[in-house]
Amino acid sequence: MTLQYVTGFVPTDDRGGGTLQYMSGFGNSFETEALAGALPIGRNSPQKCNYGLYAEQLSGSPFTAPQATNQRSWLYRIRPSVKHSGRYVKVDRGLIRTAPEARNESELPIGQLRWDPTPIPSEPVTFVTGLQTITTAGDADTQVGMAAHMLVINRSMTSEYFFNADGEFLIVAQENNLRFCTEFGRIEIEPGEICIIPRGVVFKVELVNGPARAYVCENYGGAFTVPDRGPIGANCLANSRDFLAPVAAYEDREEPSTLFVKWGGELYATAIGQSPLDVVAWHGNYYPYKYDLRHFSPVGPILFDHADPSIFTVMTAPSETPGTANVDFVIFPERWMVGENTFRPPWYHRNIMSEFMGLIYGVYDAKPEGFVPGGMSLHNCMQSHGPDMTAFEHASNGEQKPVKLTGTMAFMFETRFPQRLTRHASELPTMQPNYIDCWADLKKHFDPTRKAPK
Ligand SMILES: O=C(O)Cc1cc(O)ccc1O
Ligand SMILES: [Fe+2]
Repeated sequence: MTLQYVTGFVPTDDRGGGTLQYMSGFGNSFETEALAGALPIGRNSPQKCNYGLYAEQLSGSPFTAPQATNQRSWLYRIRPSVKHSGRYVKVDRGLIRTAPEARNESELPIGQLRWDPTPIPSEPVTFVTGLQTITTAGDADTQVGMAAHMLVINRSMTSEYFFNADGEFLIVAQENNLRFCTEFGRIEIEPGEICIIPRGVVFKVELVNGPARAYVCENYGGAFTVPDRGPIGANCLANSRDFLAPVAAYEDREEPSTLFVKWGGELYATAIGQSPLDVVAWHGNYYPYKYDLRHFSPVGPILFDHADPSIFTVMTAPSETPGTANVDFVIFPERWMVGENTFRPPWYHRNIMSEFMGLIYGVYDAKPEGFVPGGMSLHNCMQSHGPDMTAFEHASNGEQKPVKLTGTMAFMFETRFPQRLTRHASELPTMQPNYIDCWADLKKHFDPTRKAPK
């Protein structure tokens, strides 16, 4: 067996430790080569490529997509990807579900839902077997909608690789780091960071510092992008330079391996004789990337009132209807609360969009109790929700001096489509049967003779 790590990775030990290098920018066309001269100059497909490499295009959008959404990359690899494929067999997809499949799975009536953290099991689970679908929305076949998954991993993938033809993955690290070894190079994330793996990109996931938990949004629609800032201008929110793409790194590894493929909601496997991560150089604008959520510069009301959470949109996957996202990824990061004569936490509300929430670390201001790091909540289309009793009392009576919410990072996958619960999610022992009691003690304060102080 020959195993070679080239560039993008500066080893510090012989057990995979080291420092990864990245290229900065959002939506850029990048070029990177692990061997000098591996990229053809001035053309994509010369008659012969340097080093005996094969040229291959990976198209993430239709060839004819408008320039702003046209995505493709050219990969210069040891073998064309058709050699990393073979006769597929259908294999057990475990707890993975794909829309519209979960539509009739849950027997639960409608209602607000919350779960404690999903435990990391003792039996071996990798990225593929550790994916547990919680909700699905829309229809993957029509490239509309999304799924929310919990991910628990206690084993690195070694000679196992995976790609998803059904959608793009947005992975939110929650406990411990994840290292994504991809066709495009290596990306490592820690809690507070996210990684986006576009549809079709082959990768494996390794553990770095112990068993890991993460949240995963699978976007069946058009690719995630950064939102327009409108009057905010050219800066703040997620800045382009903070998005990081990997530099080319390849494995020249001849060893019996398995490629798993999620396609049409099924899981397939094919035996291959080598690592498919054999891309020596690439260029283009379709590639995996990472982003550190702590680099998000929040903008909000600096005199009074609580703005819509769309001000905290990190990434949006638009639909054909303007302003109506297939899915938004929104965060609730550390920030100052300064509103005067303002009820500062989220208001009570009902929403046409469906809200799946997770907590990476810290305390979420609307739910100081019961919503814990690694847990999740679901407030579906038009399901009433808002601050729990403790948050309401505190926010209605506290002194309104500037307060900094520190050490906190919650997030929301918010989709225009109802999120259907999987049977697995509906039967999870971590579900909190008494969640709705967090609003039980909200009292009637109505008094037609009493006005609030100015
Ligand atoms: O429900 C939630 O906690 C998420 C949320 C936060 C906010 O500040 C405004 C609206 C909203 O849905
Ligand atoms: Fe909400």
